[in-house]
Amino acid sequence: MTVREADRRIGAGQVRAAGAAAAGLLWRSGPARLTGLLVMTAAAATAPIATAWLTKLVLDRLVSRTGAVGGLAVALAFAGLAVAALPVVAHFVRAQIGRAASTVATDGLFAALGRQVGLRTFENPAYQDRLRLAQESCGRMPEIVDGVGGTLSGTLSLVGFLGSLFVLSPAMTGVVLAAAIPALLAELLLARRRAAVEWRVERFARREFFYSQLLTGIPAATEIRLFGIGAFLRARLMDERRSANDAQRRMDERELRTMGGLTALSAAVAGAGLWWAITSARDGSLSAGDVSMFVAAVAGVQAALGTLASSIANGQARLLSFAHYVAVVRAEPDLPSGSGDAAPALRQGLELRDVWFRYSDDHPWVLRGVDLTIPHGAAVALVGLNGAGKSTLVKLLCRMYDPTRGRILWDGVDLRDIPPASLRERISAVFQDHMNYDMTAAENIGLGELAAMDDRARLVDAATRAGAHDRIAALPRGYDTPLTRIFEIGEDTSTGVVLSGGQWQRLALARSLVREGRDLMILDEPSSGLDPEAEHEVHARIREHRHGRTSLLISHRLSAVRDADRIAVLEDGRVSELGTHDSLLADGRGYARLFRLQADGYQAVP
Ligand SMILES: Nc1ncnc2c1ncn2[C@@H]1O[C@H](COP(=O)(O)OP(=O)(O)OP(=O)(O)O)[C@@H](O)[C@H]1O
Repeated sequence: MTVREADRRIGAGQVRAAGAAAAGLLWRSGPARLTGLLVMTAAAATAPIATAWLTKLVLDRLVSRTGAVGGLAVALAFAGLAVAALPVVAHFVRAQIGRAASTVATDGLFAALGRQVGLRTFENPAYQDRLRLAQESCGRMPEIVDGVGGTLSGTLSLVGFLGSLFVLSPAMTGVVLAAAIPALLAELLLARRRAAVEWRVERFARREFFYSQLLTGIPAATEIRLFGIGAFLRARLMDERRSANDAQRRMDERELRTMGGLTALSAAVAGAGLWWAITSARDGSLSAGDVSMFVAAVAGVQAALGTLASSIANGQARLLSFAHYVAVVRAEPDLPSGSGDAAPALRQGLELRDVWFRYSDDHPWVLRGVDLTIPHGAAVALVGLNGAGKSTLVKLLCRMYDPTRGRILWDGVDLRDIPPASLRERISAVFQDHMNYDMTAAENIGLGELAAMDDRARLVDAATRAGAHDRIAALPRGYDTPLTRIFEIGEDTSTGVVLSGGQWQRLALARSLVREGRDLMILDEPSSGLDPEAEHEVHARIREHRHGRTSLLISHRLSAVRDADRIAVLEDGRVSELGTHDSLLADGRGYARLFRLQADGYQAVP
């Protein structure tokens, strides 16, 4: 079995745990309402039994013309009222409980997501499938409530009507039960299969979602039109949809066959029972009231069994889905949270010692024994060809992953011993694949330091240092301009503004600069989308900012790294060259070759 298949399996123990977790969650989201619902459900389930008995008594008294029927008629009217009214009120309360439980579950899910402090688990496709099912489960809490209510009401009706039937004919009770038990077992089996199909279909659904996002989203719209790939993507989307449909159709066919046979069996049992009751009444061994009771009891038992079977089956199917929720909520953090103290202020520096890394056991090695020191107060640059592992190394420094082998030391302390949140508190970064948030300009900067979100002066200062202030100030609502055309922000219904790639990059830089006083500044390709003038200007500012601070700059533009205190070249997963710009040029190896290549490129321009 591959690791992924193991990740995907849901065992009986997990379903039991899911049942307990669902019960706890329902209780927590409103104990009084839940108790009220259970009481109402029990009353609604017993009312039809009372009605059947009262009808029998009334009929017997009417036929034999003995005894008063006035009181019975009033009782019948109340039972009828209960039969009609209770389900309506219960439906209302059930919806309230369902919504409250969904809210608690959703909150729990996102809190659990926050505990996955690294990226390894998060990037696992099985985890992503599970996450989507878990999210869906949050919205389907009302169905679990229905399952609980249906099981309780089905059980009570079944016991009540079976008892009534038993009084009239123990033999018929046995026959009805014998016909019903296979139906119950079949429903349970089908529920398991349905859940398995749902799980399998999830992979298709996620891929379909991916294609639909591409086709309906703005980011891919230009390429889709230029390359004319809309029909190609639509065909892929439809393939996924068809695969999901096929799996679901096969399941529906199986259900149809099973349930068709079981319905015929139920009808045959009911018909035989009716024939027996009517002939017995003609012989005088049953009264007219008994026949009415018998008919009500057989119908009641079959209806109760139907309710019970489908409630248990649906409840079980929902629990199987809910098991994914429980698995996500209880998943261990993917990184040990570090038994040590919070990261101390950096005094000596960071040291990578024989660091090896691969994204998973199935992936090739990206880093193969990196040794590198980033001394406190030094500006270090990292260069290398595409795919050399520079961004990977950055993610290790931020502890998005732990090294597969080797250690990264923060003033001599292994990063594994430092709680990730406290480590990240000490780092500021511009990532190569930075985010563009569909929020206002001010929020796009303030997200770098929540404490500064309402401090306009700090935001303006960061934007100025990143060379973004003039552009933001010229926006229709300045820093409060929404940088999105996807949705309205707050009360603002005006259309937002779309920035260019380079302008977004400056905002990402401002977001990292607003994070003042951090011990380590990481700049991963902070200027790749800028025009030459802006690039020159931004690098001059970065140089100024890096002076005397510990920083790591990654750039393919070698002129931008030339004044770093030390430059490391990453090649074949190791640091192949290390020195200052001048010493590396003097060495005449890879760095010197690349630098001359770039410089010649510029000089070749007439
Ligand atoms: N999340 C991931 N899962 C699996 N492999 C990955 C992941 N991210 C990167 N890789 C692989 O790791 C290798 C190094 O990628 P990385 O992004 O670190 O290179 P880089 O030196 O930053 O490249 P570039 O100069 O193009 O930005 C690549 O082969 C890439 O395919």
